[in-house]
Amino acid sequence: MTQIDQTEAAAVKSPAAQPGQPVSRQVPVRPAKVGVMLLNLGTPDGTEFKPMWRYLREFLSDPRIVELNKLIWYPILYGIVLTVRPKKSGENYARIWNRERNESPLHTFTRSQSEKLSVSLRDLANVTVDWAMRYGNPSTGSVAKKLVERGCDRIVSFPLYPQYSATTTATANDQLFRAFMKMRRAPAVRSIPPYYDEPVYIDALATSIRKHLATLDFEPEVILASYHGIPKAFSDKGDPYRRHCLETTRLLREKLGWGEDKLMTTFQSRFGAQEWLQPYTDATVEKLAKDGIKRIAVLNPGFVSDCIETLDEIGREVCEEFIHAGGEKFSHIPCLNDSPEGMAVIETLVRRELAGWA
Ligand SMILES: C=CC1=C(C)c2cc3[nH]c(cc4nc(cc5[nH]c(cc1n2)c(C)c5CCC(=O)O)C(CCC(=O)O)=C4C)c(C)c3C=C
Ligand SMILES: [Fe+2]
Ligand SMILES: [Fe+2]
Repeated sequence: MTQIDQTEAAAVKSPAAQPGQPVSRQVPVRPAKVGVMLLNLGTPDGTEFKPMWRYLREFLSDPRIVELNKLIWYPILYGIVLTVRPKKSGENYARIWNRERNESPLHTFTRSQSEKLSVSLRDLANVTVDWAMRYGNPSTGSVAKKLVERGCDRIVSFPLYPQYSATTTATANDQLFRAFMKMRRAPAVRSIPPYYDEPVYIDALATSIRKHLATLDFEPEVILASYHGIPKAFSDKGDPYRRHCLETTRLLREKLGWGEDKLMTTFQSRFGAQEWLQPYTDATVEKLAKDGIKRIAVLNPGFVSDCIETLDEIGREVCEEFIHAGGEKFSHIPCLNDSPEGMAVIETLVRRELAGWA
């Protein structure tokens, strides 16, 4: 019997119900239990063809990610993308895989963020922290179900994306509500809003940049704030993502006292043939090198944790492209991950959203 069932049974048999009076079937007022769910994008269970195929199929079948009509998209997805990409992407994942725990870095960091948050929220007795992925495991549905079964009648959903996009924030919440659609008694939900301009986030990025630059044996002439791209058409149709990214970079520049030539915004990780948000990160580093810039650094403010897109695409591919085009020194600035600065961002936003609930 779950905790909710036990409480309800107690209400029905309550000694407060006097003989001759109707027995209340209402659930008695009791302290609310709150589940905080950190929601990240997801990652494959392994680097071999099968787990890569499963992960990419789930990811690329999401209509928030690929908006093409299914009759057009599925033959391309199953006939071309899922025959070629699992092997190629699997090789990239294998380069960054956490072999000790047999999982991807995104998995490792998200779990650690959840564990650390749980410790720092110990003062709030009615709050439980957990984490889940939009695609792959632990699935959003299984974690939502677990929290509700443990008695959480309130959920704080935290999509781990500072800049809103329908392709990330909205689909994370879609998936959570899909789980609640199967429940007779669904919890109340709050979702943490995008935080691209929150001082605690901008301060954390600025601190992490300063700390990283202090470890280098060179001073970068240019620093790129490289964000994951989205198709330009999504932006043109009203997704505010590009505007959020530009605002994060502007605030970061302001905080660091840098000009537009020192800290630039670019977009990475294009997929498919259509135009994505510009300027592209790879084309920009090549142009910088050809223009005589010798030393650069790249940070990824839109990624809460290091993952394939930051460690392999930026740390290896884009680095190689810069050196190949004539650059000399390149450094990747790590994401906030589970650092004290990163955890301060997560904890501040969660505590604010818990107001009146915890
Ligand atoms: C196909 C379209 C894609 C859109 C649109 C998209 C948006 C988007 N993604 C992130 C964050 C991450 N994406 C990651 C991996 C990844 N992304 C796509 C495609 C789209 N993303 C693919 C196919 C993949 C898998 C890797 C590959 O095969 O290249 C990851 C890393 C996951 C990991 O396990 O490490 C993140 C994080 C954002 C923020 C975003 C839009 C704003
Ligand atoms: Fe992506
Ligand atoms: Fe990529």
